[in-house]
Order: sequence, then structure tokens, then C-alpha cells
Amino acid sequence: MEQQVTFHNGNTMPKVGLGTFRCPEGEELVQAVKHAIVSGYRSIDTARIYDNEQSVGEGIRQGIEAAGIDRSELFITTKLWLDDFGYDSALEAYQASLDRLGLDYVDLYLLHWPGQDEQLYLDSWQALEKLYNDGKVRNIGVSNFAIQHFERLLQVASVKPVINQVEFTPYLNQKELRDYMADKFIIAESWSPLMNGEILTNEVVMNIAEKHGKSPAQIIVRWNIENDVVIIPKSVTPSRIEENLDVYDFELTQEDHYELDQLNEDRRVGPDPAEYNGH
Ligand SMILES: NC(=O)C1=CN([C@@H]2O[C@H](COP(=O)(O)OP(=O)(O)OC[C@H]3O[C@@H](n4cnc5c(N)ncnc54)[C@H](OP(=O)(O)O)[C@@H]3O)[C@@H](O)[C@H]2O)C=CC1
Ligand SMILES: O=C(O)C(=O)[C@@H](O)[C@H](O)C(=O)CO
Repeated sequence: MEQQVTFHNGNTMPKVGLGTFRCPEGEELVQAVKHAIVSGYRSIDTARIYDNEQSVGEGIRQGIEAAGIDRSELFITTKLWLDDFGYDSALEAYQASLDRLGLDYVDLYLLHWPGQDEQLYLDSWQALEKLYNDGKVRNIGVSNFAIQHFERLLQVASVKPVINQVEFTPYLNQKELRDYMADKFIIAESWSPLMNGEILTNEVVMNIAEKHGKSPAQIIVRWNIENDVVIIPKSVTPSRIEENLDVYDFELTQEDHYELDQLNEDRRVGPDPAEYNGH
């Protein structure tokens, strides 16, 4: 199976990356990012609101050196938090993220949530378009956008988002949103894909894992990528970091997919984008 997705602009992104939410600045995170890169990860996801961009940057530098690779082989994502929304503040926030990361560009910059002020996310998107058109960021996208947010954004956008990072789990399969995005060639990316561990003890997931001789987490990663969804499971545990990327030697059956699809109950673990304003 191909290990990268291709965006509508022709750029590519690894299907599996490392998440870093709830990882504070510090040596544990530096070592996790470094270990991920040495283990073969090429994609790392962070955000201004995680307050960890400095350690992610340090992990990237150490990982690049230890793995003997070039920065250009990595795909780094960070995100614009709601407090920084607005045209000028978005441009400033991007530079501040780069400074903390110690990078001169990121591969993907996302509007983190739509928030509740339509004009503000449209203004912020214009700033991301400027960064993109000026060659300061490789790709721009959104996170937590529902269909109604896309309908508004796409009326005025001159650059279409390449990706939408949303909650996507067997309990919340986002079928309508994914079909809408597929129609517009916008890639889906899942956050909290392991439901912070909750989904790993689901009986259906555990049975499929046993049948394939794989772990429940590997079943979830595989279910994501076989659904064309980019996935960024978070772990600071070296063996789990390796395990979550070791998914290219088996395939789920049609029956596995059917059983996993039956788990949908449109249940979120995170906030609802229709209501969330960052607090
Ligand atoms: N755009 C958005 O609004 C959001 C984006 N995100 C992004 O998505 C990423 C992933 O989501 P997140 O909320 O962190 O949660 P995940 O669903 O990825 O779950 C992470 C938890 O699962 C554990 N874990 C990881 N791998 C395994 C494994 N193989 N076996 C057993 N347990 C495992 C981790 O433990 P341990 O670390 O101890 O190994 C951690 O406790 C975030 O880190 C962030 O980058 C998340 C939420 C919202
Ligand atoms: O993790 C993220 O990327 C989020 O946006 C959310 O989890 C948010 O920061 C939050 O804490 C919601 O309660």
C-alpha cells in the first residue's frame, strides 16, 4: 500500500504521523519525536495551543541528525489557535510558531477550529492563503470544519484547503462529511483516533486484532488508512510509537470493515465544532 496521500495541489503527506497533544515541553517529548523519526515516522503534528513547539522542534533536530535525513524529508504540521484569529494576528502567530519550532517553514498550517465568528475564520484563512502564495508554508488546511463551515469558506477562498483534521473513530465515522470532502478532493485526517485508549478495549476491535495477530491500535491505524484517512496517534512510549507505524504488512477484510462500521453511534469524545469557541 502507498504510504503517502496526495493532495489536490500535488503535494504529498505520510498517512501515519505522530500526535503530540497533552505532551508538555520537556525531555520526554523531545525523545518521543526523535524516536519516531529514527523509527521511520516522517510526519509530526503539533499546535500553538499544545505549548510544546520548542520541544517538538528540538526532537526534530535530534531526529534528523540521528536518522541521517534531511529536513525536506519531514512533514511538520502546526495550527493557528482561535486567540490568534484575524488577518494580521494570524501572520504574526505563524512566524511565532516557526520561531518556537526553530524551522523556516512548516509543511502544513491549519485553522485549528472554525470557532463561532464566521468573519474571523474567513479573515484568518486569507492570511493562510497569503502565507501559501508567498511560499512561506507548503500546504494550508483546516481542522474541525463541518460541512456548513466549508460551504462558507469555499464561497470566498482562492486556495482550497488540502485537508480537514477532525475527530474520526469507529464510534464517530463522519460518513457525510467524508463523502462531502472526497467530492471536493479534500483529504480527511483523524484526531484522537485511539480515543485516548478507549477504543482499544472494544471487543470487536480486540477480536479483529487477535485474528490478524496485530494489536488493537494497529487495527485502528489500518482502518483509518484503508478509509483514506490520515492518522496521527499520539504516544510517548517507544514501543507504541513503533507499533503504530508497523501497519503495512496486513489488510483488513471486507467483513472487518463491516463490523467496524457497525460500531458507529455518532458519539464524540471531543468538543462539537458547531459550539466550540476554544473554552
Ligand atoms: N485538531 C484537533 O482539534 C485535535 C488534534 N489532536 C491531534 O491528534 C493527536 C492524537 O490524539 P490524542 O488526543 O493525543 O489521542 P490518541 O487517540 O492518539 O490516544 C493517545 C493515547 O493512547 C495511548 N497509546 C498510543 N498508542 C498506543 C498503543 N499502541 N497501545 C496502547 N495505547 C496507546 C497513548 O499513551 P502513551 O503516550 O502513554 O503511550 C495516549 O494515552 C493529538 O496528539 C494531536 O496531535 C487531538 C485532539 C484534537
Ligand atoms: O487537542 C486539540 O488539538 C484541541 O483542539 C482540543 O483538544 C482542545 O485543545 C481542547 O482541549 C478541547 O477540550
